[in-house]
Amino acid sequence: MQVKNFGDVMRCPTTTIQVYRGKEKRNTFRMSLDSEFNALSISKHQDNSHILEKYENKIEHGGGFISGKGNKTYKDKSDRATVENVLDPRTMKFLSALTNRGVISEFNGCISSGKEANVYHAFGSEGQELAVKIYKTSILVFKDRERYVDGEFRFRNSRSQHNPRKMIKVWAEKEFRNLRRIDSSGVIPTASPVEVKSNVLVMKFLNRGDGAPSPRLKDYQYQDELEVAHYYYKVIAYMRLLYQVCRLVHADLSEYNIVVHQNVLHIIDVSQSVEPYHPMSLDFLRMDIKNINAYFDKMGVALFQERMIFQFIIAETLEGFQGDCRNANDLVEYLVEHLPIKTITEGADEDEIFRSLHLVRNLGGLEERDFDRFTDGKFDLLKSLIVNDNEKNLQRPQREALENEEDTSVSEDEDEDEGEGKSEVNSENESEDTDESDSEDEKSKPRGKKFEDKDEKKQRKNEAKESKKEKRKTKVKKHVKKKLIKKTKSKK
Ligand SMILES: Nc1ncnc2c1ncn2[C@@H]1O[C@H](COP(=O)(O)OP(=O)(O)OP(=O)(O)O)[C@@H](O)[C@H]1O
Ligand SMILES: [Mg+2]
Repeated sequence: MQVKNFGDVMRCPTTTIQVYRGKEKRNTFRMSLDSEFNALSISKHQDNSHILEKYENKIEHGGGFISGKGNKTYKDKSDRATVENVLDPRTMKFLSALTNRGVISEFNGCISSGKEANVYHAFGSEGQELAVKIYKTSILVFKDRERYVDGEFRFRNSRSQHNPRKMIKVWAEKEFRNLRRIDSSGVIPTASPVEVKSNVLVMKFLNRGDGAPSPRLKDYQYQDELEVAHYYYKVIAYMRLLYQVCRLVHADLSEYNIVVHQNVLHIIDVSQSVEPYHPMSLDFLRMDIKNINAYFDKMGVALFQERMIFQFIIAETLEGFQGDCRNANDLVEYLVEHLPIKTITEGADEDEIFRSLHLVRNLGGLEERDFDRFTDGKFDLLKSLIVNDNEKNLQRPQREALENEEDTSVSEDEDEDEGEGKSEVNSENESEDTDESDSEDEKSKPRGKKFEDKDEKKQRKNEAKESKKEKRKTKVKKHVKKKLIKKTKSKK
């Protein structure tokens, strides 16, 4: 196989990726690509051709990889052989499909190679610049990801959570949907999504202007202290908009996932973002706030208390706020005026306490340990965290507000999984009862406890018993709860 540069043709066992579409386009693109590549120094340093050559023998064979030791055919191995842990034959196939559909016309160098995904530069059929994020198909790094998908209404029918390859697909689709939701809200700049196909996500490329990607906040050269502070406030305003308007908690927000593009902050990397009703959403939000404060602390900004930021984000209404609740600048103005700056001594202690809190949405969710810890003088802190006024957070997504997202579902092609089943992610449009049965078999079974098999019944009862036992461990005793409610009322 002849593998030249990414600007040429790449072959894999099942398919050939024609990076250029048509000869005329080839010449125009070739010229623009040459100049882009000269400017795009990252691509030059990360030219992947040597890697392709190294693994060429593994990904070239159509029939299977023949081991040197015997005649055994390890078809699976060759099928899974990857370049940079990303470009395995299946992924090549998806790239090829995207090329055939005219989404990608040219696939270039690697912008970023992380532990979970690689991001590549590409051109679209109109010559527009694209970023192609390819999730790694290696199994290990996705181990702890289930907790972000578990508990998500949108992924309730995701039966593939124990199959890493399918899990990655769910993951890419999750990022696509989240990007689309943020983008269509119009309140937070992001990398607009273009397409998703299995583990390949295509989005707009945020270009610095000279071919290189716009810098992450971490690498950004601030003009002065004022700019640093301004960006701090902006990030907090965006966290509120993300929560209140887009109904999302980022869950991995840091200086690494914010890009400064044309002097505007862009929020990226939202594959792990969850909706507010996710059981861990408040914990993720608290973690985001901690990360953001830690970064801006290093940058020398006078910080707000983490608890104050938390409340600013989750409170449905802001006392005395007169501006446009979808406008980041109005929110920045409000928070600069209303949120107290953290003092060195008290602020640090309060942040510590805040981080150790078990976050609850209402009194029913309180645990005894919280009560014990905070009745002595610190009760106020706990009370203020109970989000009584934010009942909608307990409900399923606000469909009307998110209509745009529902309109178009993620692209699904029958050939994607080679008959392994349809997309693992259900569209949010689907009726809620779709998750009641997964197969035809189950559908035909009579329902209800009356028709239950003896063993099944026994198992169900045992499970219920166990779960009750678990619940009892953390249950707040009635008299404690009463005392707590009484105290809350008397403090008002
Ligand atoms: N649309 C884009 N335009 C320009 N650069 C981008 C774009 N998307 C991602 N990048 C660059 O690629 C980097 C990695 O992207 P991203 O944060 O989405 O991946 P990741 O999930 O963090 O990968 P990992 O965690 O494995 O490093 C970003 O920090 C950014 O520099
Ligand atoms: Mg990232």
